[in-house]
Amino acid sequence: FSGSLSLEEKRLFQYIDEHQDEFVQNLAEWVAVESDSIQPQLRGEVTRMMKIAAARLQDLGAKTTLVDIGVQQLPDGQNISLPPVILAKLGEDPLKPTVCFYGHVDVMPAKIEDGWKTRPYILTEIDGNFYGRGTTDNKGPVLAWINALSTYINLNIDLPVNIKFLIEGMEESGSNGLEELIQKEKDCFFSNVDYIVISDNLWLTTKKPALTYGTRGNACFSVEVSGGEKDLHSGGVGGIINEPMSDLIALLDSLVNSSGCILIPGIYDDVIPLTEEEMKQYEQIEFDLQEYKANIGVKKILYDTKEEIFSHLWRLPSLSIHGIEGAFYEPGIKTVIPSRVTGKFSIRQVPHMDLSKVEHQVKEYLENVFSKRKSPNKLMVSMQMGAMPWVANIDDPQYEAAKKAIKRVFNQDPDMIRDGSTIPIARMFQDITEKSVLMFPLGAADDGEHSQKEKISRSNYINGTKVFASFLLEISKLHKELQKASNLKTVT
Ligand SMILES: NCC(=O)N[C@@H](Cc1c[nH]cn1)C(=O)O
Ligand SMILES: [Zn+2]
Ligand SMILES: [Zn+2]
Repeated sequence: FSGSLSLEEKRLFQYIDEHQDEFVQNLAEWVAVESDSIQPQLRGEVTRMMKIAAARLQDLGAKTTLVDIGVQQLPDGQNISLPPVILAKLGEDPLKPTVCFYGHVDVMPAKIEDGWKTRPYILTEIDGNFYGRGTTDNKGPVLAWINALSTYINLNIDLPVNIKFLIEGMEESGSNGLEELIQKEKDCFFSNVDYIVISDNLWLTTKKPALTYGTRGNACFSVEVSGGEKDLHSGGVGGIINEPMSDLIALLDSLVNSSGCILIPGIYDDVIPLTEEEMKQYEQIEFDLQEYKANIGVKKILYDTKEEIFSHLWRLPSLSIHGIEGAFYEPGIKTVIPSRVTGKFSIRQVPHMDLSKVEHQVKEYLENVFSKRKSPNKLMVSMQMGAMPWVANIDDPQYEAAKKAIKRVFNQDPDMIRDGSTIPIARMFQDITEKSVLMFPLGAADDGEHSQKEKISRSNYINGTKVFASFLLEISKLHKELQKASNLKTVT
């Protein structure tokens, strides 16, 4: 640890070390819930996960509400309930700052057949890493925050801040229903919030902590091509009709080239150029390309310099193709011509791209590509979800408090980074509540969020708990300094 720890911190850190197996057990219990928000048939499990998380907060003494946010209309038109959102609060001392922590307890799909070496919903410790779906994205960080609070409470150390929680169960699906809730609670639940903290990204390396000052948005599309009313025998009919799958593959292949360049006309028009200030941020980051490739498990990256890599990861759009529905995907070859196939892809959004403009560009382009094929099949393109990018003011004092907390636990300054992934609520918080938002990643670059090897290391989970405990002390000190300075200003 850096510098002399206060007596409080020594007690807090010692307790966290001594109770780490309890914290691990908590994580195992949460990981065991298949709270996958992408597959509708698992919606009941997501709702069950919300109730488990709410009960954990209630055990801490938090006033907790599970807010009904209505229904989700699925692409096939049926409606299913959205999982309730947790709004919780602990402490209402007007002399203390109020920190609102946001997290999500839904996860991406995971099946052992995807190539998992361990059971995805059974927390498995191997060589100091906890493997399982949701360990790093986002159940581990949410629990690290709760563990930090429980440490204060169990040690009878007065919480230095008032705490609020917003925990959702639809982040991986685009945070359906959340914007309306934030609008509704803007002048109620959020009225006394001073700081918002989100811990839903990763470091840039495995050894050096980071703080995140930007994320990309995302626009998810489906492109459906349909032919006759049933699948056809590829021998009995193959060779004399326009096959929907051939049309779809041509459409998907027209979106992006082998250098990762998006081929949709106008898609880069509104992207803001690299600024001097942003370039200076990149120059301060130590970056080892070989280490980074090993961490993400790839042999080749499209660019060689960190400036190009950071730019393409953080401030330029990217297009990824995710899958195809409607065609036989199990092992083996089913010799049919599928009658209806749906391709799924997404385009990461950066400032100042406009979601409705992107939607129009995508639809116009794909209709144009399709028309050139002179196919009698039917094309339907729709944008399933759109989330905006978020960029913070890196001079926001909350980042200073976080840097001090990191220094006390890791004895080093963090990298200041952006992230290519999306946290839909970040921009909603910024635009609707106008509160300061800090992204405080806990996981390491090799945690494999969304992959078959998702994990969080014991050290990041436990040290992350310590960092959050220390952050509460630092943000409380900072808030007092800011208040003193503003009082002085009003007097002079
Ligand atoms: N850890 C954040 C995260 O993984 N967010 C998802 C959210 C999303 C974007 N499009 C659909 N869901 C991400 O993929 O970035
Ligand atoms: Zn995720
Ligand atoms: Zn996440």
